[in-house]
Amino acid sequence: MAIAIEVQNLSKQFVLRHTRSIKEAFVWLVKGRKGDLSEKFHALKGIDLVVNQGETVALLGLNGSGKSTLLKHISGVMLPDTGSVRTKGRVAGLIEVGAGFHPDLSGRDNVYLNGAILGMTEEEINDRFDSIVEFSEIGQFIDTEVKFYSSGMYLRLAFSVAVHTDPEVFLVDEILAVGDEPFQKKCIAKIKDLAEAGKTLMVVSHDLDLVSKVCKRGVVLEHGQVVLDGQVEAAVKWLRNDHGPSSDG
Ligand SMILES: Nc1ncnc2c1ncn2[C@@H]1O[C@H](COP(=O)(O)OP(=O)(O)OP(=O)(O)O)[C@@H](O)[C@H]1O
Repeated sequence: MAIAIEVQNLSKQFVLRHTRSIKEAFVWLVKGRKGDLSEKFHALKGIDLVVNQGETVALLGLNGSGKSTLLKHISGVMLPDTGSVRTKGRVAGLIEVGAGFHPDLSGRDNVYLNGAILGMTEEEINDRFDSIVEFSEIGQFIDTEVKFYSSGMYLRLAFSVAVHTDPEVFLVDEILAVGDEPFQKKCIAKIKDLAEAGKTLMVVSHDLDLVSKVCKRGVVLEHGQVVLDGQVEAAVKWLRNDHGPSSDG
């Protein structure tokens, strides 16, 4: 089976504290600039993950375990310190509401901007424009500058553009949470359609019932490492009953 996502030995560090007191900086200088002045921590540590085409994967874990950071690496908006990420085909999705949108442009212009960022040609966007607007239900607000949109309206337009790019790999972060219930249902139905059409799916969510319905495979992260990779039911059970090394002895 063809590989859609291949993550190899991926590590990412973030700086914990950016500012230093003059005293700290002085001591550091006097000591000959030895060591690293900035404290860092590993958000992802040596992640290895292979996802085949057509797989539906739930990326699970407690707050701060590294799920969004991993998804950002797969989408290409973040680069690893070490290791590599390879994806096959067009990758689209919803990682952050408003990413790839310009606040001073109208919804209409942003459809073209975001569509282009996601790899659509102008002709493709022209052909799909009405369908994008219809799915988003933005209606008359399509010519309003998006800085005046509510977070739900942002989500609607961003989700609609993303699914209309006809992606091979679709990534969704918790983001659906800002949509109202009818729109969430519509998005979930659309995500299921993509899965049934053989697209590769990676979903980050704390809604364990939802991911159980949408995904077959579950990958659990803990402190930036994969601690479980198996059937989604096993991942959900692990999180609900035994999460954390301390609780399973
Ligand atoms: N740009 C950044 N700069 C510094 N630290 C960051 C940055 N992005 C993420 N982090 C840190 O990396 C860790 C992992 O964050 P991440 O958002 O990936 O977690 P998550 O598993 O998605 O959490 P949640 O379930 O709360 O959304 C956190 O401790 C977070 O503070």
